[in-house]
Amino acid sequence: MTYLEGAKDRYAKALVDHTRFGMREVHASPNDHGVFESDAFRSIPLLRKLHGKAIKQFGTSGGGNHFVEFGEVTLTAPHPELDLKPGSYVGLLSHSGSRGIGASIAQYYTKAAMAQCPLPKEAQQLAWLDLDTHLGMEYWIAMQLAGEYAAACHSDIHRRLIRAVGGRIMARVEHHHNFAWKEIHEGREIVVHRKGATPAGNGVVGYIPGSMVDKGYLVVGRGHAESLHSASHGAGRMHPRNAARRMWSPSEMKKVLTQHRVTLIGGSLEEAPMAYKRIAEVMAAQKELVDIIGTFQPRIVRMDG
Ligand SMILES: Nc1nc2c(ncn2[C@@H]2O[C@H](COP(=O)(O)O)[C@@H](O)[C@H]2O)c(=O)[nH]1
Ligand SMILES: [Mn+2]
Repeated sequence: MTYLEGAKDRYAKALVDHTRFGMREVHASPNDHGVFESDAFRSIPLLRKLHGKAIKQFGTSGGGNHFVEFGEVTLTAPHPELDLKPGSYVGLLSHSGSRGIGASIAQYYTKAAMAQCPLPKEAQQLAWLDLDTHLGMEYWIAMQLAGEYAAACHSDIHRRLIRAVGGRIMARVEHHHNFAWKEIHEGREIVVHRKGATPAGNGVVGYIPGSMVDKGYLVVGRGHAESLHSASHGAGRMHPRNAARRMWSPSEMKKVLTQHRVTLIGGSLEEAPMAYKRIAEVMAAQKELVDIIGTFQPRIVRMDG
């Protein structure tokens, strides 16, 4: 039995008491954070309206595939950014985004782009904003703020849980996906939108999750030019949500969780681990993009529901 399995009740209680999931749940007293002082919240009218909502939802996770979980980290190779010796550690992994404010920003500027792009109806979702226009610049700033807000939410989630279970943070790894970056490739500045992908520039430390039962991988990017310094952001789904609901029963899902010694709090059949691709195959397919320096095996997983 591992340390986390022995201390399961305490860690599970911390997840129940100190995380909030779904559309409505919020913390009784949201913490403050520097991100709320950002100029963008004052200077962009849409963000001014979203400031209160951002504070209210701070440190919460959404529904669907958002999760917060404790697991076992095995570091196999040292890395200067991590300042950790190879060995075993307790890990805390969270997956969520910029909550309601990100969705409102995307909706608002997509509508604005559609209004000014003369595209046929079936292609309207491809409407764009020129980044050299006022609206385009505004969107870029708002999207960056949404990214900073999401990162701040993760640190709040981690801060609350570390306070609840004790201990200290020895190393932290951030992994962004479904976001856009301005980068130089082949001497040209371009916008790289990594949808279902994550940065994997040379020496960049990242994390690629598997599922709630499969281990994920701590990786270092190899800066592969043809992938625009990117790698897969996770195993990814093999079956869509509605198919997953039909394919398995709750008792089949429970059996898989028990086999892998994983405790799930909340969750649904839509997020059954069997609905995801096998991460080992995904990692084998992207050997040229990243080197593996460790793993994270989920043990206690909290989701909405
Ligand atoms: N450690 C866990 N990983 C999970 C879980 N559910 C899904 N996943 C993996 O994360 C990515 C998230 O990507 P997204 O595109 O759905 O945002 C997904 O591809 C899976 O590989 C989980 O409960 N725990
Ligand atoms: Mn995601």
